[in-house]
This record gives sequence, structure tokens and C-alpha cells, in this order.
Amino acid sequence: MAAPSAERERRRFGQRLLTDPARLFQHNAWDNVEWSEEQESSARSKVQENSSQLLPQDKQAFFSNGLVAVQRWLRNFMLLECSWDFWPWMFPEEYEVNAKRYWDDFYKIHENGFFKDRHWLFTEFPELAPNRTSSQNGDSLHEFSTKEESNSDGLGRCENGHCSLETRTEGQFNLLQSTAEVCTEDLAAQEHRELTQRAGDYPGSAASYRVLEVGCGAGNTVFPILQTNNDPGLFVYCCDFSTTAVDLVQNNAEYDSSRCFAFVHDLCNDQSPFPMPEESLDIVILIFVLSAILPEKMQSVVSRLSRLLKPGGMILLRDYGRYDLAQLRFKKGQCLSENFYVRGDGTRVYFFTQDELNHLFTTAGLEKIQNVVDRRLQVNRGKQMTMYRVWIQCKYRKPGTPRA
Ligand SMILES: C[S@@+](CC[C@H](N)C(=O)[O-])C[C@H]1O[C@@H](n2cnc3c(N)ncnc32)[C@H](O)[C@@H]1O
Repeated sequence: MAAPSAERERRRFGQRLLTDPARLFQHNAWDNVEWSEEQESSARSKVQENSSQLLPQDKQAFFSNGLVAVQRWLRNFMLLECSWDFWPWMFPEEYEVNAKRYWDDFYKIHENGFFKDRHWLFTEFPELAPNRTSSQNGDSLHEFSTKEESNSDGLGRCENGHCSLETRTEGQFNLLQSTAEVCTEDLAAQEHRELTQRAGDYPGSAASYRVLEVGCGAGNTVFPILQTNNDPGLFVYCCDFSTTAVDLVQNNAEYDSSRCFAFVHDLCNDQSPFPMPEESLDIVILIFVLSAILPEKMQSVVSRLSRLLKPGGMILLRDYGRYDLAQLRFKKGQCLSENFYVRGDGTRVYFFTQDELNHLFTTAGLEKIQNVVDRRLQVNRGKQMTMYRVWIQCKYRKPGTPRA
């Protein structure tokens, strides 16, 4: 019985298979593309080449000791005076300490015009709208390839993420602004703690189906869920550590506080409470988010999220796979650690294997429902160019019988 189920999983990614090479330029994208030995080995060499200049450990230790202000001053100076490629090599800690700031800058520049809405979600993850029929779910391939994947990294970003560096201003690194944000977060955390302490009295406590999206950005997943799933028992939480992103969600005309609760939360801060108790969620969804987190911190993030799930609840993930085009396009000097890179705008990205994700989820006590690799060939028909994308999609379930 295993084979038909695996077959069904594969078909979900789309049915457009390239069986006749002569038809290559007849469509925008082809699904489940097989990689040849040479292609795999060429990808491996490109990654070896672009990761050959990692930051030496002694420099990491030196710069991790509270020199953030000096780093920032130096960084601003160097951005004016030096080549960008030099920066990641010198100051990798910068990207961890200031991760939130880089994403804030990203959303200040792009607001909600960057990541497109993702209606393909319901084909790949019917759990987000369990009452919909499969015929209502549409053609995921069409939605995904025409709206998003025509750009270089599957998220609609500019080439290699290098779109926003030149548009930064000194004001975006203003320390006063940073202090104000920290205070707002402290107050929000205190408010959440008080809410969860009062058992049964938290946002969405009356709902029968609770979904949390982590790293929600501008809401390109949350709003399609709210539009598509009309179950009156649905409540959607979403969080991001970027206050700018959360503001964008809260100020969206479609934000409805009776069905949704957006809050600022840093996944890497395990002291920061969630607004809902443990074992209260049906679904946690991560779309291209885990890859933005420092690899050493991923396990504790996943384990903490898993504790929020009800027995029978699921984590859904879609993220970058090893040797995706975006990984191969990085240049020397942008690699922070193995398979972990910094983009030109200061945001970071990791490229996973299926085994790594399986290890993270099973260590968190979850059982595999799906862990598939989506190898897609995108075609730029105008330029007669081909681009090989690799994404991984996972569903992992918390064991136990769902409570009524
Ligand atoms: C590539 S974007 C994806 C956004 C969104 N999931 C979507 O699909 O449009 C990654 C998101 O993760 C958020 N993020 C990165 N690290 C985070 C952390 N430690 N805690 C919370 N959010 C984080 C970023 O602010 C950003 O919004």
C-alpha cells in the first residue's frame, strides 16, 4: 500500500512532466525533474567553490563579545568604503545579533509587495482548509509558477537577494529606534504571559481549529487561509520577529481580530512566551522560515513549536532544498557556515536535505507523514533559459489521539 500513497504525494506537486525534451520551452515550469549525475556533481562543485571561504572560528569568538556598536559603526563605514563581499567574512555575528533589524529593513523597503499570496497552499496542505473539496483547490502548479517562481529564488525576491542594499539609509540603523522596539516587545511579552496564565482565556481560546503561522512576514499565507477557510471555529495566529512585518499584517484591511491574532515573537528566544498554551494548536506552518534561522538554533525552535501542538496536530513546512538555484548563485564570501549563506540585504538562508529535516522533526517527537523533494525546472521562454529549483515539503504529526 506504500507505493500508491507515495505516488499520490508526488502528484500533488503538479502533473506537468517533461517527457519529450523537444517540448522544453512550451511551458513555464516542469515538475519532478530528474537530475543527471553530471548535474548533481556540477552543483556539488559550485557549492564547494562558494563555501570555500568560511569565517575562521577565532574571529567569530572575538566578534561575539558585545562589540555590536563598534561593529555597526565599522559596518556603516565599510559599506561606504569597502566592497560588500568583504563584510560577511569579517562580521558573521552581525547577522545573528541584528537578524531582526535586517528583516525589518527588508519589510520597510518592500512592504507587502514582495512575497505573493499563496493559494497553492491548499493543494499542498489541505489541512489548512479541511472542509474544502479537492476540486476547489485549483491547480497548484499554475498558481505557483506564474506568480512566484518566475523570479529567481521561489520567493519572488530580486536576483540573488541583492535588491535592497543600495537603498539602505543610516536612519535604519538608528539605536533609539531599536530601543523603542525592544520596549514594545517586552510589553507584548508581558501581556502574552498574563493572558496565558489565565487558563482558557487567551486569544482564540474559544476556537475549535487553531493554526499558527511562524515567520508570517507580510501575511501572504495568513490572508489566503482566512479567505479560504470559512469554518467559524477557525482561529489563525501569526508571528514574526520583524515588528514592521507584524504591523503590515495588523494594518491590512483584511485583518480581523475576531479570527486572527498577529504578534511579535522571536523564535530563537526561548524565554519569550507564546500567547497560547501548550497542546492547543492543530497546525503550525513554516513557509521558507526555518531556513532563515541559525542552524544551531533550529532544533530548539522545532521542539518548542512541537510542544504547542495538540496530540494529532501537525507541523507543515516548505523550504529550500540542497543545491537549489539560489544556493548555486551565491558568490564566495557569502557563506557563513556549511550550506548557510547571507544575502546581499543581510538576511540569511540555509539549504536543507530531507534527512536533516527528518532529524529535526523526529527529535522533537513528531512522526513523518510526508517529506518530499520538489525538483522543478523553470523555464524563461523569452531568454530560452532553464533554472533548476529544489524545495522540500514536510508534514510531521504529533503522536496521540486528537481530543474532541
Ligand atoms: C523568507 S521570509 C518568509 C515569509 C513568509 N513565511 C512568507 O511565506 O511570505 C522569512 C520570514 O521569517 C522571519 N524570521 C526570520 N527569523 C525569525 C525568527 N528568529 N523569529 C521569527 N521570525 C523570523 C522573517 O522576518 C521573515 O518574515
